[in-house]
Amino acid sequence: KEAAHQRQTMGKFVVVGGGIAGVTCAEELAVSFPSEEILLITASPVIKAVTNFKQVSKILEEFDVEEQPSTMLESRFPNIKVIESGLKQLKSKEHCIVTEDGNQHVYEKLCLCAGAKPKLICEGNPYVLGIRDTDSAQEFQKQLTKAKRIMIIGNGGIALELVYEIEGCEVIWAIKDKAIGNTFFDAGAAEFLTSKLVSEKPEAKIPHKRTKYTTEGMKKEARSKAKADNVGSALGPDWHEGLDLKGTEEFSHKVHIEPMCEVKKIYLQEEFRLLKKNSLTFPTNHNKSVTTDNETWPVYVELTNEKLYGCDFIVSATGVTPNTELFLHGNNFDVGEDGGLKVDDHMHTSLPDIYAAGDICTAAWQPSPVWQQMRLWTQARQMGWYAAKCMTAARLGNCIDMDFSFELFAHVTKFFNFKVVLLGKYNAQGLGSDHELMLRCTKGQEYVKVVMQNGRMMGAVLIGETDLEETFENLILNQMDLSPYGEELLDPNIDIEDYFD
Ligand SMILES: Cc1cc2nc3c(=O)[nH]c(=O)nc-3n(C[C@H](O)[C@H](O)[C@H](O)COP(=O)(O)OP(=O)(O)OC[C@H]3O[C@@H](n4cnc5c(N)ncnc54)[C@H](O)[C@@H]3O)c2cc1C
Ligand SMILES: NC(=O)C1=CN([C@@H]2O[C@H](COP(=O)(O)OP(=O)(O)OC[C@H]3O[C@@H](n4cnc5c(N)ncnc54)[C@H](O)[C@@H]3O)[C@@H](O)[C@H]2O)C=CC1
Repeated sequence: KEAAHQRQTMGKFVVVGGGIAGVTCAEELAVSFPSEEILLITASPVIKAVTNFKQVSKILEEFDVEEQPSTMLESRFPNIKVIESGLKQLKSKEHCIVTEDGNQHVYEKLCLCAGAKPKLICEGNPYVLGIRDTDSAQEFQKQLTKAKRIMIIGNGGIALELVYEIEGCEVIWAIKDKAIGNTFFDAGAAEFLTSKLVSEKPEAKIPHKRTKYTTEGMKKEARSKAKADNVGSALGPDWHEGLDLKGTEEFSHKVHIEPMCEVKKIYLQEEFRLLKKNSLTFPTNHNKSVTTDNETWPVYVELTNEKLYGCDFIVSATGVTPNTELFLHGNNFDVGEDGGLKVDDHMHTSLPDIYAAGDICTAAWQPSPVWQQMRLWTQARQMGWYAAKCMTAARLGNCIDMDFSFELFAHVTKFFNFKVVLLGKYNAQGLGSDHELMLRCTKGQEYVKVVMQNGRMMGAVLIGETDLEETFENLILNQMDLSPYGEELLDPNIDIEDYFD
């Protein structure tokens, strides 16, 4: 009784954010404390729900993601109360938050899951678009239907997906690196994939073997309400499936890569006219020579390699910045170099009773040698779930070990219509020169790369239907000495699963 009274005066479990991290956290708290009300405060009326969750192997997981009206969450979990209002102020010393509707909520424990926003190359320029949520994706699609040429800046997940999906529009893709997809691949894998950009896009798509994004069950009114708010949660896998990413022209792919360069300056049409410089035509395979473009474009981009191109608009797919600004105001959080709220191995921030999970946080614990943080859907789910477990343990005075999912980095996705599995230190991140690579590649079919250190497997990139993920996951986790097997490890004639049974 006393504990209940204390809770009454201390407040409740409060979660901020209706993305995957926040919703998973609230759901787990609701299960742990069925007789308590869990508050979920979110700026958007639609929430992200994980459905059809399937543990594929020890760590790899697959699930669908549905965008749903928040009432659906409340009916599934009657002890979750969703407040559709942005958080305005956090008063950490008073254990209290103020929402935009003017209400104050006292919390006992708070979990911040407010996600991240696109880090744009040029904030405020109407011709520079970022893609984060359903509304920004729709705005992009709308602009694309009128476009003949666009420029994509960035070399990560969004850029990789866009260059493959866009049709009927010239795409100039400017990347800082030598090879495409630097956040996911090395140059070898990039070369394997690049061939897909020049060939025709295959009609039949492979069946989904990864997280799927769906808006099934979403009421129309909820969507239009979300539009007004302008703070939706991040899109995720297959976000482009329902969107027709077609420009004005009739061709399939037309992508030109400008490697090792950045944006030097962006000019609006009038500024460009006064500049009295020439812009370039789209370089084609037949016409590699530089010629002057006679078309007039709404915007022009000068690259650091001195090339100047006109285009209809620019997509800045240049990473994300955690949404921390509002929370930092008046609160002395420790912040990571990437701008996220630092969390320890219990997802706890530097301030009492405040936890954080998903894109907003920076993992500041000593990680397993084969795990790294990446702002991904799977990690948002794992962190949200584990944060709830830690909040529960703290309330009950229990100890809790770090969740197993943080033992090994594991990500399944799809790029250029290939299944892609990334495990551990898949790009030898942080291993210095003290490592070896083993490769197996069949052009157009599969690419297998294994990162070895002292005879142990540290990471792997598996592109295509390799069926190696489970065995490699085990080999990385158990750190078995594989030196006796040498090259046989990747011999396609040896059934590796039987080998290590
Ligand atoms: C185009 C795109 C494609 C992607 N594809 C993949 C993929 O294929 N695979 C993958 O693993 N990941 C992918 N990601 C990344 C993945 O979507 C994110 O890592 C993940 O969704 C982050 O979840 P989150 O819950 O931390 O944040 P978010 O989903 O951003 O949710 C944040 C929530 O906080 C709310 N909020 C924000 N500010 C406030 C406030 N002041 N008050 C109240 N509420 C607030 C928002 O409304 C939102 O509900 C993709 C991302 C993008 C943008
Ligand atoms: N299939 C998947 O797993 C996908 C995951 N995502 C996730 O969504 C989030 C957002 O995606 P992205 O914006 O693609 O981020 P990202 O972090 O994947 O990639 C950002 C890219 O921009 C480049 N960059 C940064 N600043 C730049 C600058 N000033 N000029 C030129 N290039 C610059 C970086 O080198 C990097 O290549 C990420 O967390 C990403 O992991 C997105 C799409 C697909």
